[in-house]
Amino acid sequence: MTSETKQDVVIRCDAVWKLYGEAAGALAKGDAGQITDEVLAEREVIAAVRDVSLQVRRDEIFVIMGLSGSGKSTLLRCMAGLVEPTLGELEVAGYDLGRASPQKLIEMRRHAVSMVFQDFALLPHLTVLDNVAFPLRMQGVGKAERQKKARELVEMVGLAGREAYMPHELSGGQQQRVGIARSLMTEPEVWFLDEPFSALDPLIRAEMQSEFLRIQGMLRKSIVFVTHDFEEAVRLADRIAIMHSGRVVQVGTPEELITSPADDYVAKFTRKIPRRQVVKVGSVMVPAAGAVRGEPVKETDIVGDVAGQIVNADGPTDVVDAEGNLVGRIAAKTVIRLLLNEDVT
Ligand SMILES: Nc1ncnc2c1ncn2[C@@H]1O[C@H](COP(=O)(O)OP(=O)(O)OP(=O)(O)O)[C@@H](O)[C@H]1O
Repeated sequence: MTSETKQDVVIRCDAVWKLYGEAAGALAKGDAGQITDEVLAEREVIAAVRDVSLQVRRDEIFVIMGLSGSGKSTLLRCMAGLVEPTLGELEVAGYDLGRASPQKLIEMRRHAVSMVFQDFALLPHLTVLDNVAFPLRMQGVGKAERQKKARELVEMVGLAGREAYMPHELSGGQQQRVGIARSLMTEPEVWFLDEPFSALDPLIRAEMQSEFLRIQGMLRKSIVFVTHDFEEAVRLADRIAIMHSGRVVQVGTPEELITSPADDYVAKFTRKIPRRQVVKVGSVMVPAAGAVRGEPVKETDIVGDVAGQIVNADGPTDVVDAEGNLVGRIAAKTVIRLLLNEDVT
């Protein structure tokens, strides 16, 4: 793995724990290596987050995925500065959360990070426009300026014309669009979303996922997104961290998780996802060099997206890199095996 420079990383979690229970403080004073399942049970302490070390890269969508109670929200809240970790180090957008003064932490929460919640958390007595403008009102920004910016964001999330509506006059999906617009008012460096689409019905949910990807395409934020839905994680993520009982059991791209799950727990989620939807051409091609012949595919193409072209070609299809140089060839047989969901990596 390449070593990442400070520039590439916006969140650094180093051996972070969050313990709940009366004995949590006493346990934290000892050696973290001594905090075993037996000790936790005996002292009636819950380890919501256990010894998590990971890094979130600039401009990526980093998804935290796991079953209910696995610790996703607690980890996200630690990163957002809303919950104080019991042990470990956390650096977010250049702020060292363990050492920052209360003043600095407020500054971070106001300017560097923002959050979207599952239940939308809109202010019921304010219009759409005033809800969106609210974070800048809190910062003392004048009415004309904050409303101008709020109008732009309302338009970006597809609610132009509904500025004067009250939250109760909107559907769930529309309310979440308001939540999204509001969270972007302060131009956060890191954008946290905690199950933002879980309260929506499946069709609206799919639509909101597309919207979210469209917005990310425009804004390129560093994003931490929590979900318990693996399909949603695969659809949205650059990388996914899988949590189980407070631990992060694997971090990888959707393709890495699906082709090489670290254990049975991860494999159980991945089984439902067809390989063709995540495996890239570059992962299954045979390396080659020389001149490009015929219509090539790119090494970064998802196999399922170019399967028709490869299967219908007379021979193996050439594969090129971003510069158009030949890097490999892929045979119809490989694609057909992938379409049958066989392991060809
Ligand atoms: N304030 C708290 N006090 C005590 N226990 C807590 C507290 N917050 C969370 N926990 C416990 O920590 C564990 C992890 O909770 P958390 O909410 O982070 O999980 P989650 O994966 O986000 O679950 P869900 O998907 O249901 O929201 C759970 O066992 C939960 O009961």
